[in-house]
Amino acid sequence: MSEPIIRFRDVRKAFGPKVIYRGLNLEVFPGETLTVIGGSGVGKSVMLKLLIRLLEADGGAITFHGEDITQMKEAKARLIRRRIAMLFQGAALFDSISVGENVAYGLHEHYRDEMTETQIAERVDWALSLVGLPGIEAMRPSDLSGGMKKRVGLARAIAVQPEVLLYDEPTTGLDPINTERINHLIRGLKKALDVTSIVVTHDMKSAFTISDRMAMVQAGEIILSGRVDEFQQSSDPRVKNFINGIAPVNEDVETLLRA
Ligand SMILES: Nc1ncnc2c1ncn2[C@@H]1O[C@H](COP(=O)(O)OP(=O)(O)OP(=O)(O)O)[C@@H](O)[C@H]1O
Repeated sequence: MSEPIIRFRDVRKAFGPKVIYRGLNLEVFPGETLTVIGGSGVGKSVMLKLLIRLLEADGGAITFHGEDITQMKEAKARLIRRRIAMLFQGAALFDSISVGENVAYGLHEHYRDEMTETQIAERVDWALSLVGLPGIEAMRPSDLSGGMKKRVGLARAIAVQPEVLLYDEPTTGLDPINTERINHLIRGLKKALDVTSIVVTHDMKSAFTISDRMAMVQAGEIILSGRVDEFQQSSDPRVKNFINGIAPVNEDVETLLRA
């Protein structure tokens, strides 16, 4: 197997007394799609945010091509954000600007000195075409359906031609047809752009369709990482119950209130 492109090693993260990761260990290999699953609030989004330094780790190392991101100065971390792009939960488009300006956002932020306005416009057209929405630059996000918003968010993420794409719940809130469209896009972009992807999802059907490998987070660590068939055949009750959507029979109201 090749060297991992990303490696989390003994990463620790807490918010005050609330421990999210007591020791996160995970490797991501070039060109693969790795899906991260786990219950609500276990820290899946936090993992993605640690990787692009939107959050700082309390300890451990997170390497990208062997370089420790946690030790980088902010200027260098910004360069990493050109290479690792994120599709945020809910697409996070700016309603006050057009679709084209939204898609160009990362290009203006990271390539202002390197790309002309014409090159940026061409790149925006390229990105919107790849997600199946060519020519909608002049529209406003408020005019788009939920599925289209997600695809525009994805166009914004791929416009910078990243090496790594992070998807935070890309299909949440979508109907089954739009969900399948996004799954299809995730698979298609992997092939077209040769990109490495980490996908956080609650949707097991999506996870099984798009993943080369999966990882499950629980109680501050990864309890299983492996191929889809290894997940489907796992005898670990925590994994089995989660992927089959079975709540523990002895769960009481206090536990539910904490969830
Ligand atoms: N900036 C922050 N400050 C304080 N607490 C935070 C912050 N970001 C996340 N948390 C907390 O960390 C925990 C993990 O959050 P995270 O968003 O990673 O969960 P998740 O596994 O992605 O959940 P979900 O599937 O519900 O989106 C939550 O309890 C959340 O409230």
